[in-house]
Amino acid sequence: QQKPQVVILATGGTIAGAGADATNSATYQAAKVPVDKLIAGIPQLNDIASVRGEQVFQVASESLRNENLLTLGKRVSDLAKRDDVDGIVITHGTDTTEETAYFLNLVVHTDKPIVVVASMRPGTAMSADGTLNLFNAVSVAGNKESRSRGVLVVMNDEINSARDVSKMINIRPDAFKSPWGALGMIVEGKSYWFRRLDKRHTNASEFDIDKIKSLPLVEIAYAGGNVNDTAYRAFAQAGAKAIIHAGPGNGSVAGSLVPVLQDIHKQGIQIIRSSHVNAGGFVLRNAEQPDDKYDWIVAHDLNPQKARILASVALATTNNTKELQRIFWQY
Ligand SMILES: NC(=O)CC[C@H](N)C(=O)O
Repeated sequence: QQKPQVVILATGGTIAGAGADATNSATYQAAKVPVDKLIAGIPQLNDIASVRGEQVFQVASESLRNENLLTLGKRVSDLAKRDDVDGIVITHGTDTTEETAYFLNLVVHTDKPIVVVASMRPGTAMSADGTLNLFNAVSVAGNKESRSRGVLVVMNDEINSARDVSKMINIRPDAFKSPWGALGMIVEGKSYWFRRLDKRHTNASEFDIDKIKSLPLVEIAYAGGNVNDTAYRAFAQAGAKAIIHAGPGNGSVAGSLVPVLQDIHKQGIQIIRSSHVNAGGFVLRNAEQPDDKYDWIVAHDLNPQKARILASVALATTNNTKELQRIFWQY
């Protein structure tokens, strides 16, 4: 039987990081080791797949911009169309893994496995997690059972949906969790699946990376007690097409901010209420704020950074509030 053909697209992050000493698990430079060296460091990959690497970027993921997302998405889409590619792995920094993975989940039309992988410790550290994470990611990407499940994030023996997963802690290898649970586990290179993502993704998505030329500006305003209108007004002034209101609780809006958001929406800017609750916000429409009356949008259970991604992708095709709200329920 022929081995599955897996392409590893490398973008940087700690999984390509290097520190001065083996005790440096948190003090190191991200995005240092080239993809060929990462692959050469895991000869066991050859047992499970025919692997080749491509260096797309070499950056810490907090520096990735929308242009980078488009470049990466188009490359993934091109590769996914090829007969000699069975699955794609993307090595990434953990800081924005949840954003890039969700973006790909929304815009790449394929049923082939796309797996984003990262690590919390550089390869030079004791108990480095990148080697096993990458081995597991290649195994998931090369497996036909992984097809049609949307983009996946593999780390710390878990397979999570790109849509749900989020970085929950920045100092331990079990950094990534989904508020609704993992899709599966991977043990000694074998996948065990438990559930499927019910939201629209990849082949069932109305968004297509091959047609997206640019992403409109969407900004996030962090709200809580004592927040004034400075950030909202500045974002509007700078040309944002939508502002994600990252509110406490149910995406709550302080009484003093309600007229500010109303005023900004009158200028044609979409207001999207999201929640910065840590382990999974869930914003209910018309519960504490009359969203219908104000013509605001709620981000459903998407955290502010994921809401920004979906809003950017959606606004590239529509500026209709009802359509945008439908999209937030469906994706
Ligand atoms: N663990 C990590 O990958 C974090 C390193 C870096 N800040 C990045 O996101 O690329």
